[in-house]
Amino acid sequence: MASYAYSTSASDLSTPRSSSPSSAASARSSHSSISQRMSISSRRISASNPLSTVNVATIAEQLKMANLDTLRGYAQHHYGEVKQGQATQYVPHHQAAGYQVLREPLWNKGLSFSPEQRVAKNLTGLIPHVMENLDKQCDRALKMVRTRQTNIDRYLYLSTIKDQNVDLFYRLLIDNAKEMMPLVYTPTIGDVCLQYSTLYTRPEALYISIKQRKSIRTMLRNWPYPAPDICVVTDGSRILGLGDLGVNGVGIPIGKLSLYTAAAGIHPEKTLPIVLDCGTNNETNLKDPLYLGLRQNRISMNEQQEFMDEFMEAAKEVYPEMVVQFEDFESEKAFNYLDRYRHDYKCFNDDIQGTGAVVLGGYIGAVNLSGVPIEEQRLVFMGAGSAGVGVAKQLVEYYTKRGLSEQTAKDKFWLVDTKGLVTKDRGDNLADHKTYFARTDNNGHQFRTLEEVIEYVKPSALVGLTATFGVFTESVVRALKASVDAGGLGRRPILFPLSNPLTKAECTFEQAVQWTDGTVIFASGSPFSSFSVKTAGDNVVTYHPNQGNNVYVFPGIGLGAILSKASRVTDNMIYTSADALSKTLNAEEVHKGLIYPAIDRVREANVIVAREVMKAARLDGVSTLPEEQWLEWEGWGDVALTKYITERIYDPIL
Ligand SMILES: NC(=O)C1=CN([C@@H]2O[C@H](COP(=O)(O)OP(=O)(O)OC[C@H]3O[C@@H](n4cnc5c(N)ncnc54)[C@H](O)[C@@H]3O)[C@@H](O)[C@H]2O)C=CC1
Ligand SMILES: CC(=O)C(=O)O
Ligand SMILES: [Mg+2]
Repeated sequence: MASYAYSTSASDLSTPRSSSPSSAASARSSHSSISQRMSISSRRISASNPLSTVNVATIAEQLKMANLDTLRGYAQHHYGEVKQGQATQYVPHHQAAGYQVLREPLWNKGLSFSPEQRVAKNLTGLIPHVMENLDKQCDRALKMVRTRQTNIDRYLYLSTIKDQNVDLFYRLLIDNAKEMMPLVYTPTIGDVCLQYSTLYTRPEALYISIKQRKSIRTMLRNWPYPAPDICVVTDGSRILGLGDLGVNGVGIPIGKLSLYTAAAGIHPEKTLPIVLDCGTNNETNLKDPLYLGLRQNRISMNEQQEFMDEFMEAAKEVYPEMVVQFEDFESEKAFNYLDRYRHDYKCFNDDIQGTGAVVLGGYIGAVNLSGVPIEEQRLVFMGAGSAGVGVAKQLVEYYTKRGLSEQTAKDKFWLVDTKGLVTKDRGDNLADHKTYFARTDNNGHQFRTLEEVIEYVKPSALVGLTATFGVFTESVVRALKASVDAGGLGRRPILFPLSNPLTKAECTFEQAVQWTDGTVIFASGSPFSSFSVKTAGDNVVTYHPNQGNNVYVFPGIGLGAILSKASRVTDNMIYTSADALSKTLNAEEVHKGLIYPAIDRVREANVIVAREVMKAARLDGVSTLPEEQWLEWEGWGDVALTKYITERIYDPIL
């Protein structure tokens, strides 16, 4: 085996140093080349002695790794750990045998191991004799999920499965998206984050605190899986509509990345959830003796930005190919970081851009159903934060692409926040992100309530991104309907209460149906059930809600950026995701009057989104795939590119 030398630098291990000139070049490289060397080593070991084990001390000796934890983390996941007396032995992945196979969630196949595998891996007797495919094992797990009493219990059960058998967890999630997604994502994940300090059983993410800012690179390398493709990072400052949850917000990156795997087929090993702990202003957490984060108030905005700069630099250095998704940063930081990093890093903001794209994707269909021509649409937004402004800007882009001037497009939007209609002369210091939409047509009058705004604007669409339950009251919704009705017979109001989780929704689906006499075109951030009403003659009419959640696009945007090897994520890639999503409905969904595909088809939709995002990356000149590759795909239409994607995505089938 070749020998490689590393030594520790005082503050960080970001730049492994070589102790011999011959290994200088290899020592400059980072984790991925460590993994290459490890696999070279393992090949050599197995070639000379296929069943040999490797003592971790031997590997450490030979590699002279400065950071033993990194090696241990790496070795534990890529090598089976075998205790032999006092010594810990490691064997290469494919040779791992016995209990260690069953204990490693990425290797464990539950009862799917074939008789040959059971013999080869010394599993005989360690699992029941029966052999079951994944579907059968899903039946058992489903039965268990359904016997649990609360959604938190269901989440915990699923989390145990994820910790034992990754393939089973994802098969369950992929095949039962409608039932399982609300358990690993909104709304349940909101409750999980609120109770995370108590529910915590094991690490599932990287927890990087401001106190450890000198060691960000080391921490990134400590992640046991090599070269992640996608990272979702939050600082926990605005988790769903639940506010600042500090480090407990980590449930969101974990949940979002589960959906990257379930809804876009990114291999679980290639996903990296991160929470940056900058303190929290959440008094409940600070007083909770079990709170897991730094017990201090948030550091200043400037310090948070410096920390973020350091994080982004370190992430790019350690994992140069990784796409970074910013998630649930409070508005000011969300806009700032997106502007600051988007040109130099492969990154996008899910709340601004992903939400913008998903709402545009649904709005295109909604306008068609509404009977109000696109030129006549007038939109009121309740909530002018990262999501509200992000969505409004994405819709402005849609209008400008349809030939409207930017000013005419912008004039179709009225944004409302806690102080009322956002106007230029309101007399408060408008946050930067709101000024673009500040109105000047108010003739000095300030509209304080939503009812006043609706009375003045006569909107055709009302979008809620306030994180405030119930702000779409009966009088508000009836006023919206009246303003739409006044435009002509058969017109339908567009009503999107998009805030998450359900406890923050601006109104419920049932209310929306009743207050609009069933005419509403509805989308909410978290899922509502269908609603049936008995009509005269005992007929039953069933109304179907839509879930307008960025899960319909962020997995596809990320996958498209990864597979196109995009050097950055352009506006056009985001816009294209919306356009692609709007075209993914099948005949049945169209017939039902839906504006998004059924949630059970979220994966199908995201593959299409990813394909179109890849093409947009190429058009924008940011795809670094060879041009010959693109020319070859072009010759085959979408078929070849779709095949390329589907061949690369994770789909557990044993
Ligand atoms: N459906 C989806 O895919 C997504 C939903 N969201 C949800 O959107 C909500 C807002 O997110 P952000 O914009 O990032 O939050 P934010 O805190 O940046 O913005 C909230 C905005 O609502 C306004 N607001 C709050 N209460 C209000 C009230 N009673 N009346 C009028 N305005 C009020 C605030 O002034 C602020 O402008 C959250 O609940 C989040 O979960 C966010 C992203 C995606
Ligand atoms: C869905 C989402 O990203 C949010 O509510 O923040
Ligand atoms: Mg979010």
